[in-house]
Amino acid sequence: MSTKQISQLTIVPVAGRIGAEIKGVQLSADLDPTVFSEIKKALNEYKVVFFKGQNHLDDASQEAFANLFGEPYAHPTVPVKTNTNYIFELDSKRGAKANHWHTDVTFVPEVPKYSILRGVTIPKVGGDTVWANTNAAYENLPDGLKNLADELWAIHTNEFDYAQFKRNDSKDEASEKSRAVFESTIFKTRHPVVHVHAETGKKHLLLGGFAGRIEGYTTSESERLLSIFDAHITRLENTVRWQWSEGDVAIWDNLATQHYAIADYDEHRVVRRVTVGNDVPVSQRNESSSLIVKK
Ligand SMILES: O=C(O)CCC(=O)C(=O)O
Ligand SMILES: [Fe+2]
Repeated sequence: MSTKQISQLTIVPVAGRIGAEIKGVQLSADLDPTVFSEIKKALNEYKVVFFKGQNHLDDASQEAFANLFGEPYAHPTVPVKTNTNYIFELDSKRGAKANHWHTDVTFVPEVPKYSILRGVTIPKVGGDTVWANTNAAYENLPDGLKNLADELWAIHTNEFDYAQFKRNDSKDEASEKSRAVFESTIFKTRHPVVHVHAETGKKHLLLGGFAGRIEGYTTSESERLLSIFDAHITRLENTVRWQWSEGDVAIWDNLATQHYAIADYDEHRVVRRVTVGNDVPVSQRNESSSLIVKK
């Protein structure tokens, strides 16, 4: 991957298999259509793109810009930030730390297409975010595991598995509260473990933190199968790590990636996200994901 210059816009890859910084662009709802289409192309190629120094953006202009990528996606359980239309805020003081590998909102069949995240309050050190390329993860599997993954379906849910986190029984009230809101309605959805991307036609592993069970396997077999695929997805070769400054914006192709927000800081950290568009994933046999439980 090499640096490319298109009109005033420069695309600089940040890692070998995923991630590029786009320079020379001021993000807004009035973006030049050719610049916008270069950003979309870069997203298909690099899966996550970064823009530094977008300090002119506020909540409203972030929302207006995000609308260029599709219809706003309302989170199924978490209310929007006060005085905004679609902003999902992750405030470390409210216990919102996404320090687990996941694709956003895979516990419902309609998975957001793009997430647009703005760094609002960033610690002096720590609080980086890491993304993994789930197409590279699939392509680098040995053939036997590709064939296995091709046939599997996984159950994704937003129901917290307390047994899995037994050690984490501290009385962190902020985290407990944010979890209760997150789980105010429980969803269970079956997704193919390998889905064909609607825009690129490429195959991607679709797993992450909300995937709990593999259909047709016991809990312990599921755990072992998931750990094999998870280890491939999060191999460092498939990842890019972004060190935030306030005003940075990251846009990712949610159905081509997983991400992990590293919780290695004590200072206050606030990031604000708008998710737009949605796709119901399809397997290579053209079978769609479906909702199993909503309660
Ligand atoms: O805090 C971050 O950097 C990312 C949080 C996250 O998972 C998200 O915005 O979807
Ligand atoms: Fe996320």
